[in-house]
Amino acid sequence: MSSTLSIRLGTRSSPMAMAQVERVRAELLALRPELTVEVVPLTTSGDRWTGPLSELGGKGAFTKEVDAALLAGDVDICVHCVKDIPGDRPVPEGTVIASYLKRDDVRDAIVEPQGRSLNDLPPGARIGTSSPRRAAQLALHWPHLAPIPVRGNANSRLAKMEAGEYDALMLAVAGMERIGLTERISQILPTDTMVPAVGSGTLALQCRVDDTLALELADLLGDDTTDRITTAERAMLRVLGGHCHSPIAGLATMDDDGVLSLHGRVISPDGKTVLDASQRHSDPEVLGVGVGDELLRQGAKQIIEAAG
Ligand SMILES: NCc1[nH]cc(CCC(=O)O)c1CC(=O)O
Repeated sequence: MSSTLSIRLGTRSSPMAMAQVERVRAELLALRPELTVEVVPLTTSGDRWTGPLSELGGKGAFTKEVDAALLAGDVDICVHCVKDIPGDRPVPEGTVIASYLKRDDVRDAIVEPQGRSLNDLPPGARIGTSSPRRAAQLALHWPHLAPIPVRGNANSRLAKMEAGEYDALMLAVAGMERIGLTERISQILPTDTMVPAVGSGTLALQCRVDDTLALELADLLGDDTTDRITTAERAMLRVLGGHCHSPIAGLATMDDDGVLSLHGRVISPDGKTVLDASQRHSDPEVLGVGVGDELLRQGAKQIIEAAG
């Protein structure tokens, strides 16, 4: 067999995305030192656009060009944050999410220049976040604070805060770890207060359906537990029919006995209506559908539709 097997990894070009793809490259080379791994940074319309994301079609703006590069054969494996894969729009035909890497920290964090936590901030303090899930849970627990929209990658958000556009920022711990800025975190929010996004802290590998080498390599890197918890969370998201601007949260965990637990939450933007559902099951799909259905029975559809 020829000794030069090569594979091209596609990714967005932000510092966080580049760190993610470096993890994939390192894991691949650790398992298959004979591989030649090339990283191909792709710029998406979402990266170029500085206006509100909703005007670009939401999170799909970040995946469309990446999908096209994969289908065209310009890259062989794409690295995505599961959190950014729309729940209501599967990957395009001809491609597949081949595996999920072992999950990182799922929690959200506060970055505040003086190291203060949310309880110590004065009324009206401006908290930069564009996530309806974060804004709604902020309104629920810290009604004296003012969530305001922020765009751009994590590094540019931090720069805007330093320029005085926000008093604090809410960001994912996993993202801060990836760009090496955990020392900037002033508070980590517990998952029962700030329930994480579906797929938080999880990377997915997407391949062409007929690329046996890429599929084999993606499978080598995949983590079974993460696969099961992600399947449960995304089944719930699918049942709720939410899109990227829906105030939906969900966190699955696996107990020592291998049984999965899933806590789903839907919150109105003002934080005044909170729907919670928690179930346990050993089948991820059954669990996700069960929690999703329970939230629908509680009125989740009205909240999701009213939120826009
Ligand atoms: N929406 C952007 C995004 N997508 C994934 C992460 C962080 C890592 C993750 O949770 O997978 C972030 C940044 C953030 O939310 O602060």
